[in-house]
Amino acid sequence: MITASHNPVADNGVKMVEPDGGMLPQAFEPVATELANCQTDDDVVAVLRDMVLGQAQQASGARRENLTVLVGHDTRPSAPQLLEAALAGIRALGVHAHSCGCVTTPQLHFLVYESNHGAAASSSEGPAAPPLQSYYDTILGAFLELASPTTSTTSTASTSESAPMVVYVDCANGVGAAQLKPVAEALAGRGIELRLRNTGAGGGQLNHRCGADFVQKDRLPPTEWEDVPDGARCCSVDGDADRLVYFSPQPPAEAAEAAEAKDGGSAAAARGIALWDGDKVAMLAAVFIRDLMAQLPAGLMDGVRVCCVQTAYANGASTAYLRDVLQLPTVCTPTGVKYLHEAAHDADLGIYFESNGHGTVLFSKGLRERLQAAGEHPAAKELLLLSRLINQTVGDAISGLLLVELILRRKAWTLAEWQALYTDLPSRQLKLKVADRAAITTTDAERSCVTPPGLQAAIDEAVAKVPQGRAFARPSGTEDAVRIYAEAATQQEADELARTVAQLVYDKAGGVGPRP
Ligand SMILES: CC(=O)N[C@H]1[C@@H](OP(=O)(O)O)O[C@H](CO)[C@@H](O)[C@@H]1O
Ligand SMILES: [Mg+2]
Repeated sequence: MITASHNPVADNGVKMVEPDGGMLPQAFEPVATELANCQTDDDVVAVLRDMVLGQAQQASGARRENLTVLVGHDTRPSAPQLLEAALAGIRALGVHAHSCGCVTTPQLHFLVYESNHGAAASSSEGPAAPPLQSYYDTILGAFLELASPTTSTTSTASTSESAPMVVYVDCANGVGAAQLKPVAEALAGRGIELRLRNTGAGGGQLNHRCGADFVQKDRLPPTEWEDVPDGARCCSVDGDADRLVYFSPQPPAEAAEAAEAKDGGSAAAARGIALWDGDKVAMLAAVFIRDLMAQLPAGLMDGVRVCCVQTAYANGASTAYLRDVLQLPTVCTPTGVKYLHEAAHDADLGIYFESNGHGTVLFSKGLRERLQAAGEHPAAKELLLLSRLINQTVGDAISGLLLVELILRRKAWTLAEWQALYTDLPSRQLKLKVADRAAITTTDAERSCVTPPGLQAAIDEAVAKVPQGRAFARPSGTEDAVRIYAEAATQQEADELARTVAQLVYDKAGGVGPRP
């Protein structure tokens, strides 16, 4: 997949999809790093020959001509040129190359999975790519069945006669714009009106002051939002549509109050937002799935392992809600979807979302077989439909949007009722430059520092003084910086705790520049 996701339009990148639709295996990361760092074309050939092709040849032998690589790309202006180069490179290796065109990253994951495991895999004689329609048939088909009142086992809001539910969708001027059109058409008949904005048609720039990353990090409405009323239901996807957050514009006064509560700082008179991030999406999914599980025939879930996977960045209030209210087991992994996905995959039903909006819900084969065996039982049928509605290969903003809209409709909940599930603890994130961030090593899913010596003991001491305090420091995996996170009972305490931890890191791990 040729995309640099939520990053600025000038950035380029590539995401790799495994034959089973999964993400790049961690064992391949050193090879990818080596390839990316090649200085000349000859170096590329050498790395491919020594590290990649030797193994591939052994694995697939004479069947190389039967292999196909599917390629997708985002809306960046660089895409046509990079696509051409990718197709030429793949063909030079003696395998088929097929362009799937401008698709979302999760759609490409789905198509790769389908081409190896779906109906097309067994029926096709040669290398083929399944049509993109199979993606819509699967997820939209499941949505329409689940949203239809006849299969409903929980309360259903009557929408047929009432005004449509309007959802403003910020497409980040990315691939989501085109790929959400068929979704908007299908939902229009079901009382949900998706109003697509930042579609690229108005000349807006990819991910520039728009998209899920901007909305979640800057806590501002995206560009082209001036005429969207305060309190409206809005969501935002990123440039390759694998992240989703919900938000609602707030009038300047409320935004200032919220900023005061959140940042304890200067109350700007600008319009702000209320945010429903990945934690909130995960909790909404967990509530709905738990309701359905409770309706299953006795014994069906015996021995089935259900878990919700979070990182240290998940707000402590969401973790407490999972533990105390939903009574679902939680697992904490290091930052990065590859770790969350792996942990969710280990369970029979694994719910994972990063706060930034990337995540999904995975159903094991064993669980799906059990649900199938329950025949026409309504809750079992609905859980099976959910496993079709939710992209099983990777986090997917389109599938996530359908999931959220389905649950809100079925529960007849407003955004406010969703927000009221639990109240986030005030938190603060900071980042800090140090001479060498590798000097900081961590354990316990990055929640505890091992080196430099004495740092963790000092952090523990600072945390112990703060009511409901929690804090950690970890080296970023994507930036040359150390990230600090703190939460506490009040915003002021969270801010002070974050600052104290930043000072400790600065002093003990070789801080650079002015001391925080
Ligand atoms: C705190 C934070 O937002 N971390 C992000 C960021 O990782 P860092 O290792 O923190 O730089 O980029 C990752 C890739 O996009 C994303 O998965 C993760 O959630
Ligand atoms: Mg993305």
